[in-house]
Amino acid sequence: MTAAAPVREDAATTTPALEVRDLVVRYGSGRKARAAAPAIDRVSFTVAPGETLGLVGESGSGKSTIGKAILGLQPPSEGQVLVQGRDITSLPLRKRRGLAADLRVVFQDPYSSLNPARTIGQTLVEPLPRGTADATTRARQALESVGLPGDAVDRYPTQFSGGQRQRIAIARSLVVRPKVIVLDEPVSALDLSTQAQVLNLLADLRDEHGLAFLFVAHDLGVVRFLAQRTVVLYRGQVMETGPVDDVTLHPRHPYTAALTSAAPVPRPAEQAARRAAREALGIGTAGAAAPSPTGCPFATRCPLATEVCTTERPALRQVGASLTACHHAEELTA
Ligand SMILES: Nc1ncnc2c1ncn2[C@@H]1O[C@H](COP(=O)(O)OP(=O)(O)OP(=O)(O)O)[C@@H](O)[C@H]1O
Repeated sequence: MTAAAPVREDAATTTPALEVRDLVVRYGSGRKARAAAPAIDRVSFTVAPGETLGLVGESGSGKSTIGKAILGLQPPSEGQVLVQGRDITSLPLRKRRGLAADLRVVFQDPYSSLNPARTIGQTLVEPLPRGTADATTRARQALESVGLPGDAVDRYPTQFSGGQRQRIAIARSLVVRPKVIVLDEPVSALDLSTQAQVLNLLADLRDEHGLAFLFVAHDLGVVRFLAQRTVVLYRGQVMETGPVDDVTLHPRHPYTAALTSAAPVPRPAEQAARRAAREALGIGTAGAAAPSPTGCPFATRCPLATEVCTTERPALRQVGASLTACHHAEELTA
């Protein structure tokens, strides 16, 4: 695998391909739901054309909920979602489908995301507006762009391996020539060598077409390969965000440090060193007591926590190259 490509220098000055502003998502309705901690609590980020933003966090941190809010599958309680500068927050799903050309998704499981009763060609033309004259040609081109033969249009999903099916799912998202693709754990169901091939393919497609990717993943190693920047989520809040190498190599939040040391690495010696570092930090992975709603959500699991952490929610602030929401960031020597 090669390293993530640098973002073009003009990226910061162009309209973001995707912007999430102060997003809040509460599940359920009624007084009880309003009183509960939101699943997503004031999350903001942007993704520039040609950029990949990693969205990482352990299970239940809210990654899928953010993806669903962007795709219109879960209405935000507050905040906005903008695609290419256009506010799509309150567009009904039906109208959002009209935006298919801008915003697409690739899901984790290439086995359940393709209908086994339809040919690959039928699946690929499905996102195109009815009556698109060159639909089959576009389906063939999309297949070729993911390294599969154009005549795969006549075959069925069962005739393909997991990695090939994920290529087909990527081709389906490309057929409408989107600007933004939400990649929801796109390689976690694949074996390691297939993961590398699909990640390389995604990097090539992004660079060739200037695509913006929101890359949702548990695995920081995978995120580091494809993303230029990353957002680290915990209990629906941003703990840290910044350039992916800074966040992974010099974490400025104890939660990121825990995630980094938990991420699998290919070298056993490095893995053992990380495990030792994690143990030295004393950060557990098991569920801890529910945090105080007024303080840092990580306080009940954090070895650096002091009283202020339970009374004052830390705001994101610049430390090194990253923004971190930790009162004790300076105490972390990573
Ligand atoms: N439909 C739902 N109704 C109520 N609560 C939900 C629902 N979906 C998710 N949640 C809650 O929202 C929070 C965030 O869940 P979410 O699935 O977004 O996390 P995640 O980081 O994507 O986890 P995973 O990696 O396991 O998919 C969790 O506390 C979860 O229990």
